[in-house]
Amino acid sequence: MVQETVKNNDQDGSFKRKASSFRDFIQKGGRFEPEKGRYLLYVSYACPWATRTLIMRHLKGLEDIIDVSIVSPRMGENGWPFATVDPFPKATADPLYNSSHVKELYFRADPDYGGRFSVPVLWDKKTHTIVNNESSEIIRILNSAFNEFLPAEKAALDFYPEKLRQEIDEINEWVYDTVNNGVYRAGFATTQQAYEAAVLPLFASLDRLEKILTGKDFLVGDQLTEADVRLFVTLIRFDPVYHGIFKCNIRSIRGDYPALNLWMRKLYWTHPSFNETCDFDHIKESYYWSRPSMNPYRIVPVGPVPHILPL
Ligand SMILES: N[C@@H](CCC(=O)N[C@@H](CS)C(=O)NCC(=O)O)C(=O)O
Repeated sequence: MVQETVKNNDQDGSFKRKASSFRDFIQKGGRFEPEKGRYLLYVSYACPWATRTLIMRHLKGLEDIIDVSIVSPRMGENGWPFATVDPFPKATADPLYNSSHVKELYFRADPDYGGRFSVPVLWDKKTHTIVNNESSEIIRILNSAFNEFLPAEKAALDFYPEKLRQEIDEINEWVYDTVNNGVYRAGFATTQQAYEAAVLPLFASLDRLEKILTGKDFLVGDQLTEADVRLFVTLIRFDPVYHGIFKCNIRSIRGDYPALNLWMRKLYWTHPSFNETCDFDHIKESYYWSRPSMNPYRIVPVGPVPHILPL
């Protein structure tokens, strides 16, 4: 991720995230048909984008339909490693090809691939290629493409309902720019000016979200939607990592945002989809280990204690 910092920074020191490259969908009659057992998600517990897909897989009850492989949290010179080359509790081997790094999957899908070797990756076992590596699209695929294999109550769950789409899209847009990606823009900035241009809007958006969530359990309407999933994965990492290594320290979630903190704690403590897909050891190890230029001795801070407050 340090290579990412250097490669993706403009001359003004600001971090520019590159677009994902594999953008297919799973649909009947398409190149990728919905099938039980055909697809596998390669993810990292450390990565907020990948964790969106794990939460959605769990919410929809897709555990028996889509497999998962978890990389080791220490992203080094060759990118994300599998447990075979860098063992870590709960990390796995690549069950399909025994790859040593995620990088090999990208080259298997496209020998001329020239982009980033990011997770999540939605992989097709049948044609040995990547269906999609953009989390915002993968969660939409999981939301509806496999409904025919699910029991009625799970098939009926819709986290991007027609009637709320406009509101969800609107909130997603500014939350992505200033919060989900805002923490990275603050953390990867290489000039004071670029850092401040990210960190100030980030906290302005947290203030705005605090108002939206005061007295409410969900961001949009009165039901859980993908907008909650997308915000949750950033907020759960906020005090444990972004506050420290990414210098997002104007305020903290637990100390200064009671409504955001309550919303996050309720999701975490009352929905297994949120807590079973969250691993603070992977999160902290990854952010503090993978960026030696930001943390040369790779010391992982002990706090905050606890990583998330009880309800
Ligand atoms: N737009 C992608 C971003 C995914 C992403 O940036 N993942 C990071 C980890 S948090 C990654 O794998 N980075 C590897 C690299 O840049 O080499 C998505 O939302 O799926």
